Amino acid sequence: MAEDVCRYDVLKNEKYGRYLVANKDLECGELIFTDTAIAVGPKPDTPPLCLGCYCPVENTLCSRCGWPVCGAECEQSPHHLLECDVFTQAKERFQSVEDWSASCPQLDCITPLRLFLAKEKDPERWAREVDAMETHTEERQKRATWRADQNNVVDYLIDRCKLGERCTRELLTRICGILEVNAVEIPSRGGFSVRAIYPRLAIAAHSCVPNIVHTILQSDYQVQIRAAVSIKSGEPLHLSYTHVLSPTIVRREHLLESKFFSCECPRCADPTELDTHMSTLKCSKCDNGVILASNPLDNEAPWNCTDKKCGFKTSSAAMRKMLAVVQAELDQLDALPLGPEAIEMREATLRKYKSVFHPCHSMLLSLKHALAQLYGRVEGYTLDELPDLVLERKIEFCRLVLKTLDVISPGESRMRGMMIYELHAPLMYLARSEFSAGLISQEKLKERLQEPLQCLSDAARILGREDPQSPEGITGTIAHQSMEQLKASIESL
Ligand SMILES: C[S@@+](CC[C@H](N)C(=O)[O-])C[C@H]1O[C@@H](n2cnc3c(N)ncnc32)[C@H](O)[C@@H]1O
Repeated sequence: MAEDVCRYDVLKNEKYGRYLVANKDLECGELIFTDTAIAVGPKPDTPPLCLGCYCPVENTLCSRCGWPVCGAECEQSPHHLLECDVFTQAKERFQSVEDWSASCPQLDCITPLRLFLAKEKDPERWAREVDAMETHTEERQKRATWRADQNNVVDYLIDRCKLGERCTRELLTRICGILEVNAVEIPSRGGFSVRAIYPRLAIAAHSCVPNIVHTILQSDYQVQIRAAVSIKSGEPLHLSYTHVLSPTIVRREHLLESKFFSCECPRCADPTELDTHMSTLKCSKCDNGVILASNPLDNEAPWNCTDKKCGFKTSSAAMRKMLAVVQAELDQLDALPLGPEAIEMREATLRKYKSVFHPCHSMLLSLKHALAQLYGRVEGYTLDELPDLVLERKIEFCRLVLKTLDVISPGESRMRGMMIYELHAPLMYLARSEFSAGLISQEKLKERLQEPLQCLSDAARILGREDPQSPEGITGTIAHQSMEQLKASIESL
């Protein structure tokens, strides 16, 4: 891409504050811009991690400042060097912890300190790119995190790290706000997820149906922003700040809690979530209707059965409570090791909630999304071992997720790339199994292998944009190789 062609404008309105708008027609997959992080570092509540590469550490400390790093190379990491001077000069060492896997508030000061040091180092970039960022100070003052920020960041850096001569409490307080409102969570080389501030990406407004996607390059944490679909000149560029597979109540609560606004996008405003039914429940009182929010933009509005004669009603509070209980169960499933139990327990949970949720409800969809990835990868459930019926089940789950993504995250996203990759294998195995059993002719087999070939080609294209070292980037490379092999195998038929 020619870097000097700017593909977006920055506009401002009442609803979003500043936001990005395409200033030319963009093609699906087109690189719109790249951005360099002004600061990268630990999220609040992270366990001790290496301040160079962000891998887990236990009792390995920097020989100069005494803060966690994994080894000599990370002591010299540019990410760590600046704060290393601050801690060394102040003789402020990391206080050893008993449990190295528990969250550690001592690290809460690191990313704000790095953002402050970035301001000192490049005040012009700060004035140009960071100064205008939103901080939602009034709303944040009412939160428990405000007190924690004052103690763990502002007081600590001014009083203990002796930064009082270089900056003010007001500036550090503002930096905490800039981070809370504008930072994005990114994967790190070391394995922990961390946070980063990308000044240009941070201007993009949120929508629960995003039209742009971002990819992090792990070597230098650069971000690439691409069009997920074709975008017309003049259309806003929308990123999703939250998890696209969550139901409306959960997404809106998360956005209000973490980004301080009530989302009113078309998906949130529609009780059926644009006919995906990701928030829809079955009615326990009748067979004719389903349960939907009477007004999804009003957190207190009741949920009603759509069959007027049934008249079943429940409160939004009861709905929130129920979703929290089920989500806690799903979180426990996510903590299971990769093994047959990971499949069997999810299938049991699907059965348990089958009569409660619409089959496309977010909770069931998340289970089906996980199962679509697990079938074929787990001991006792490898692709060779799966009976045709289970191959069909994997296909059904992949297709359901892809059909839902068509609506809530249209176009070329990482999740779509990974799901299309998952879809190719059972399609291929099923076609071959039917051919071996004499159920289809060789001509028919050739025809049936066209769909998995297309899946591999799409997955290779979409995931080829990811960092080659990331799990998605590695899958992209495998998809490309498998596509070449499948092409050759079809030609030899
Ligand atoms: C990362 S910032 C985006 C840039 C910000 N508008 C600015 O001018 O710096 C996130 C903030 O933008 C606003 N915002 C983003 N998307 C929004 C949306 N869909 N509806 C309402 N406000 C939104 C909210 O104030 C939110 O806290």
